[in-house]
Amino acid sequence: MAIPVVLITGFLGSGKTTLLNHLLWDPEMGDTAVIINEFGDVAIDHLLVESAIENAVVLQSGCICCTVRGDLVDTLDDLCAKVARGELPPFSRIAIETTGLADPASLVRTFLTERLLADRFTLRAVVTTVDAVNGAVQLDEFEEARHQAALADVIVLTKSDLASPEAVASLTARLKEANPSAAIVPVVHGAIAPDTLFALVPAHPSRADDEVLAWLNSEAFEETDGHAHSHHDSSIKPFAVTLDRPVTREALRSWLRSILSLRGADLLRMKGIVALKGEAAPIVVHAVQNALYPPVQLAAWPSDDHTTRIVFITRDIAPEALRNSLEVLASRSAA
Ligand SMILES: Nc1nc2c(ncn2[C@@H]2O[C@H](COP(=O)(O)OP(=O)(O)OP(=O)(O)O)[C@@H](O)[C@H]2O)c(=O)[nH]1
Repeated sequence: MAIPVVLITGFLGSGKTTLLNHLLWDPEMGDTAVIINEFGDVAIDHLLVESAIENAVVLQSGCICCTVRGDLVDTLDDLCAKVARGELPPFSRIAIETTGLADPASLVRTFLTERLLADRFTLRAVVTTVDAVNGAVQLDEFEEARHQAALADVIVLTKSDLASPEAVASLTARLKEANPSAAIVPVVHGAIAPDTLFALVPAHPSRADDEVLAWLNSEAFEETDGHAHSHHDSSIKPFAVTLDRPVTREALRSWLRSILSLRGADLLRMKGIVALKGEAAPIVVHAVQNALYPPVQLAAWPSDDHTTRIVFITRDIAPEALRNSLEVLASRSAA
């Protein structure tokens, strides 16, 4: 069984350590190993993670999202070896706190493409902290902050005690617009129970039940449909595309290959449920930039609606371009 990994990301000072520290005090987190990635020579966050947790390790040599992929593999190996030797208690989950400037997309890609990791660990969720006081400015100014929000499965809105209710409401609306599928939860001083936080993570899309539809949440994307209401994030667009005809596996494979290789860098996130020609059940596809999660064949359709639905969060890709490419995919499949 692959060990689930949760990434905790968020802009500089947005409250990642505070959240992790609170979570670690909870007995429910007892079987979670923690990796803290610090950038620079002086590691201090792990001192701030002050609980007596035994299996916290610091990965200090650089930012895991860019330079120290090998170190991440080594650190995970080391954790597993220590458990095998009885030096650490066994764990059933890993939480990784990234640096504030990490692009979580690179980490997602590492987990999917690094063979040594992909076989043993499964990335379950990206949790992103967004600061209610400084978040709006950070989203305006830093692409890293926009990526962290766009990739989140759960957004923890921190410091709402310091912001006005109006500011909290307007930031929440903006985050919903940027990432319609993320759950958004206000948390003050990291005070949330692990079970409550992890319950917000959508279930793994491998089951033919309503949870797949909740995971896809295409209705929320259709409401937005690429029309960003604020001027801020206008280059980052969430939208949904539907297709009423099934496609062949071969055509789907080549469509995925071409969009990921040609536009992968601007494809922050893609999730979809696709009707396959001649098959009774659909396939679930899921990608972050040019990294494709292993597609999952469902046992049955989760509802009576057998339409192909794919949701995207993209940068500078017109919804029409993806709609057209899907039409081409469908007509190729009809031949
Ligand atoms: N008032 C208030 N302060 C908070 C809250 N969450 C975090 N803080 C404070 O914000 C500051 C930054 O929090 P950290 O948890 O260190 O943030 P971080 O994201 O780990 O920071 P970096 O590691 O520098 O990226 C600390 O002084 C925290 O005490 C909150 O909900 N309310």
